[in-house]
Amino acid sequence: MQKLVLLRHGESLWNLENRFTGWTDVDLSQTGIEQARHAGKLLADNGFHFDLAFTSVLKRAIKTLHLALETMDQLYIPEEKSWHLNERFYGALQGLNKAETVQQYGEEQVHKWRRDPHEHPPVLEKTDPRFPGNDPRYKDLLPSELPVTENLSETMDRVLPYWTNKIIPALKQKKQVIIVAHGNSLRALIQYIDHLSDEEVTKLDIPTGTPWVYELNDDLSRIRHYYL
Ligand SMILES: O=C(O)[C@@H](CO)OP(=O)(O)O
Repeated sequence: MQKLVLLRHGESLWNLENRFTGWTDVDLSQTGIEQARHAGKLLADNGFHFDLAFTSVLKRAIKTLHLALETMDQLYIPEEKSWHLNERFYGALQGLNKAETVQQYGEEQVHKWRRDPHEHPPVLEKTDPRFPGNDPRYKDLLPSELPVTENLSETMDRVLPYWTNKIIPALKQKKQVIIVAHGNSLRALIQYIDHLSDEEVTKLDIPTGTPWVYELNDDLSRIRHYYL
C-alpha cells in the first residue's frame, strides 16, 4: 500500500494579516515556520520517508517543504517546483484585506469569490505591477497561461495536467511523494481525487501546516485519507 502526502504551507504573513494572497510571494509567519517544523516532526514520527517532493514557485510553500524535510533529516530528496501548483490567482483582490472587502462588497459576494468554484474574482489589469507577466519566474509561460483572474475550476484546469503528467508517473514508479502547495490548489486536487461535488468542495477548508495522507491501492485508487 502506497501513501501520498499533501501539505498546505504554514501560516503566511498575509494569512495572519487576513489579506487575499493568491500568487503574491509572501513569506511564512513565525507561527507558519513552527507549523512547518511540526508537520515534519509528525511525518517523521509516523515513519514517512519520501523519494520526491513537488511544490509551487511561491516561497511559503517552498520554505514549508524545506523546514519539514529538515526536521525529518530528508533535505536530500529531489524536488520539483511548478507554477501549476501555485495558489489560485486572486485577480485584483490580491493584497486586499478580507474583512474590509466584506465591508465594501458584502458577505455574500466575498464568500462567492472565495468559495464558489465558478465565480471569478475581479480581473487584474495587465498593466498592474501585480500582473505575473512582469515577474521573471513566469517568463516561460504562454500568454494564455498568465492569469488575470482565476476561479477554482480554472485552478483545477492547470493543476490536473501537472498531476497527470508529473505526479501520477512518480506514484506509478512507487515513489513516496509529498506535495506542498496551497489552500486552493490542494482543494482543486482533492476535489478531483475524491470526486467531490462543487457543493462539497465549497465546504472543504484545509488547515495550514497539517499533513493530509492518502493511502492508495496499487492502481492508485484511494483507500482512505486522514490528517496526521
Ligand atoms: O488568500 C488566499 O490566497 C487564500 C489562501 O490563504 O485565501 P482563501 O482561503 O480566501 O481562498
